[in-house]
Amino acid sequence: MASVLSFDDVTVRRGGRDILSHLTWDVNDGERWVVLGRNGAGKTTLVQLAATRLHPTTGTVEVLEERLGRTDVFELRPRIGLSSASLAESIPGDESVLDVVLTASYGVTGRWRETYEDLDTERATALLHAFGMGTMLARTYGTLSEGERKRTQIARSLMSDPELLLLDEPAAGLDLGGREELVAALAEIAADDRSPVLVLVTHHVEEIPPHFTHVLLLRDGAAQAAGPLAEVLTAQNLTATFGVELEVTERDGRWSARAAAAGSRGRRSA
Ligand SMILES: Nc1ncnc2c1ncn2[C@@H]1O[C@H](COP(=O)(O)OP(=O)(O)OP(=O)(O)O)[C@@H](O)[C@H]1O
Repeated sequence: MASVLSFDDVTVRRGGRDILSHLTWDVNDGERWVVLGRNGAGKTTLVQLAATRLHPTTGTVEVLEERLGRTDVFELRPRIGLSSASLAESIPGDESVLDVVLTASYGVTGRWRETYEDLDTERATALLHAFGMGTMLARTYGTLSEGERKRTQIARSLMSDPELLLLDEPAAGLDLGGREELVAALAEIAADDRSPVLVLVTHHVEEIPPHFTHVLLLRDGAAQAAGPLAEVLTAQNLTATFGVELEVTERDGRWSARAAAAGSRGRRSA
C-alpha cells in the first residue's frame, strides 16, 4: 500500500513551545482520515506540514513519498488539494467564482495573466456544478454566503485532480442544512475509489462523513490515539482528547457525542 503521508517523530516548536510533539503518523493510499482535537491541539499545524507550507523543527515528514527539506515543494503542491481558512482569506473578494476554481491549476489565488485551456474551464465548471454552484459562476467571491464559499473552496481544492485532499474545518460557520449537504458531498467523495486520500480536520464528531475510515485524536500536539474509526473513536479516547467526560454513539455511519450523564457533565480534566 503506497504511503501518502509519513510523519516520523515530528516536533514543531514555536514561541518556545512544542505545538506538535514527537508525532508519528502514517496515512496510506485509499484511507480517509479525520483529525479531531480541541482548540489549540495542533490540527492546523499538522495540515500545514502535510500541505508542505511548513517544515518540522525536528523529525521527518514525507508527503507522497517525497521528504520535506529534500524536495521541491512547488512541484509537490499541485498534487495536494487544500481547503483552509488561511487559503480562503487570500482569495480576492472581486474574483469570479469560476476563476477562484480555475486559478487552482496554477496554485494561485487571484487571476492575472495566466492562460487556461478550454479543458480547464470545463473541469472548473463541472466541479462547481457538482457542488451546487453551477448557477453562480460569474458571481464574485465576496458576495457569496459562507456555505457557498465553502463549496467553492472544496471545488477549488479538487481542481488539480490531487492525490491528497486536506480539508481544514470545512463545515465551520455552516448552518445545519449546509453542514448536512457538505457531509453528504464528502461522503460521496469518500465512497469513490478514484478519489484522493482524504484528511478532514474538525472539532465535531457529527461532521464525520460516512465512509471515512480512520481517526487521529490530537491532544496538546501529541497523538492521543490513532487508527480505524470503529476501534479508536471510543468514549474513553474522546474523553481523554477533549478533557470532558463524553459519551459517543454511531448510527448508519454517523457519529455523535455528548457530555456523559450524571455528575460528570462539563467537567474538564487538566
Ligand atoms: N507562529 C506561532 N507562534 C506561537 N504559537 C503558535 C504559532 N502558530 C500556532 N501557535 C500555537 O500553537 C497551538 C496549535 O495551533 P493550531 O492552529 O495548530 O491548533 P488547532 O488545533 O488547529 O486549533 P483550533 O482548533 O483552535 O483551530 C496554538 O496554541 C497556537 O496558539
